[in-house]
Amino acid sequence: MRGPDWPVAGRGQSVGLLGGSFDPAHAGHVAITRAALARFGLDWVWWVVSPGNPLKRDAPAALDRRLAQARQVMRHPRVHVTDIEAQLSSRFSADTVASLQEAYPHLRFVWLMGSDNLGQFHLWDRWDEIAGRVPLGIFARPGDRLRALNSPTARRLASDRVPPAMLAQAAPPAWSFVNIPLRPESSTELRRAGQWKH
Ligand SMILES: Nc1ncnc2c1ncn2[C@@H]1O[C@H](COP(=O)(O)OP(=O)(O)OP(=O)(O)O)[C@@H](O)[C@H]1O
Ligand SMILES: O=C(O)c1ccc[n+]([C@@H]2O[C@H](COP(=O)([O-])O)[C@@H](O)[C@H]2O)c1
Repeated sequence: MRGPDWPVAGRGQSVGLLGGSFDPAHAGHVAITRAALARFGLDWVWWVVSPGNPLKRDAPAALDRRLAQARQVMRHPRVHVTDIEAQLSSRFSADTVASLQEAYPHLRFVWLMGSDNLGQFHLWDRWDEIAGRVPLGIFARPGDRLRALNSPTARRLASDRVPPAMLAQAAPPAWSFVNIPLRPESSTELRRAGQWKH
């Protein structure tokens, strides 16, 4: 079921999903979002602000606060910042993706993430189901590039790598790795520097 405030998109359009804690959102998120629109030829990017990463021990700041801050940081006519995952009561990305595909059968979804998440993607709940449902668009992140490209997921999906311009139309499993200029920003660093307090 689609919520009344969920984004609208036209039949056949492609939507990148950037899931994250966004605790807080920063310029690195903005950079990969803009790059996703350009390099993967996406029509939209939806930020899926997560109620909480199932692999992280510490709870993030309150969802409303993270949503409001993300909306300040990410201003672009083709980007929506959403609380879809909280509305779905979904903790796992596999459930989020399945629910979105059911709610929007006329759209093509692409799952976006930084290379740190590709490196541990095999630890996600039903990761192979996610890879079987949607193409994966990956962005290099400082320190994680080589480890990610040698990760269990990258090795398992080695023959499914496609050029970025083909990703949105590719039948899953499919993935692209994009080397944009590396962005050093991280939420952990911002919290450590006292720029975002819980
Ligand atoms: N600087 C960056 N370069 C590339 N990808 C990034 C960058 N920052 C975040 N991402 C990606 O954006 C998504 C959401 O990131 P998230 O909200 O976890 O931010 P984060 O900075 O990684 O936070 P934390 O430090 O708390 O783990 C993830 O897929 C992450 O890999
Ligand atoms: O579904 C899982 O098992 C899973 C495990 C780890 C992370 N994720 C998702 O990955 C996205 C990035 O998480 P984070 O906390 O690094 O921003 C966010 O949407 C999480 O819900 C999902």
